[in-house]
Amino acid sequence: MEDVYLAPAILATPHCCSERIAELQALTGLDVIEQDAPKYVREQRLVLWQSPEGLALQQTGKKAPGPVIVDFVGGAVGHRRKYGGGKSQSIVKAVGIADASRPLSVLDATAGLGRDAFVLATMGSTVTMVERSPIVRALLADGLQRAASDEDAGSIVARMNLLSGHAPELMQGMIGEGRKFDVVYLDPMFPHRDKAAAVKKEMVLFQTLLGPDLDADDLLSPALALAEHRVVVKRPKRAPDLAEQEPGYRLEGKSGRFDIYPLKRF
Ligand SMILES: C[S@@+](CC[C@H](N)C(=O)[O-])C[C@H]1O[C@@H](n2cnc3c(N)ncnc32)[C@H](O)[C@@H]1O
Repeated sequence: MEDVYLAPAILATPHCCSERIAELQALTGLDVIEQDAPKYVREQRLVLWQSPEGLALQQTGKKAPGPVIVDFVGGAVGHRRKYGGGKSQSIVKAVGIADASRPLSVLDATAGLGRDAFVLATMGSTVTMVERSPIVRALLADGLQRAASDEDAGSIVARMNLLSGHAPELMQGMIGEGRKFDVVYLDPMFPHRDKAAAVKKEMVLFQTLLGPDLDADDLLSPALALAEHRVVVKRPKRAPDLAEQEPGYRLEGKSGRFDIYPLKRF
């Protein structure tokens, strides 16, 4: 699949109030287009819009996939929260939650839509998340806010804290302050070329919105300095090692793997 860049914009729909549009504009810096704007303005765009279910990112056009909304209450993530495999989940094993006798502090330096962070928070970890894309951050913040008032998900998202910025810089600042996290977790975007890796609509949309994280290698060195016990890197199956640094060991899955850089035993 070729990476195509589609100019994103906020779509003002009749049921969304002007205060929310102004808030989204301040958060993302995007232009606003009206729903009745000429077709050439609306076609082939990525639009951020306030749907009744939550803040949504969607590609316009008849064949485009449905909206991406962060939902920690229902949907696939909510289902996984209720019926997921607990300690047997590969991310949980990779981070070492099963080995530790206490809840862990995790820095998720590439938060995205917060799915991985939510799984870790469900297992009791406190997760500090960093996301540099204002659009992705707005989607994630919206999901966290809606989940906060849910009876089950509320106590989980209370353990998740979202920071904005460029993760290597933020990590350097934290190192300077003498801070440590048990685990630093990294899942940068990789340039997907094969269909199997691009099946998830979120990932297709992410590729369109963000492209690959070409500076991903810069994440590893500060992560290794900030983590007390290990750094975990999520990679597609055949991707090269991050920063060409071989991990201590790998947990291989069907479509991807976790590279683990162990530092100190739990
Ligand atoms: C593949 S997605 C992460 C998906 C995430 N693990 C999840 O479960 O939803 C990668 C995200 O990391 C963010 N990112 C990449 N490099 C970053 C950096 N240096 N600082 C902050 N965010 C970064 C990207 O903007 C993107 O949203």
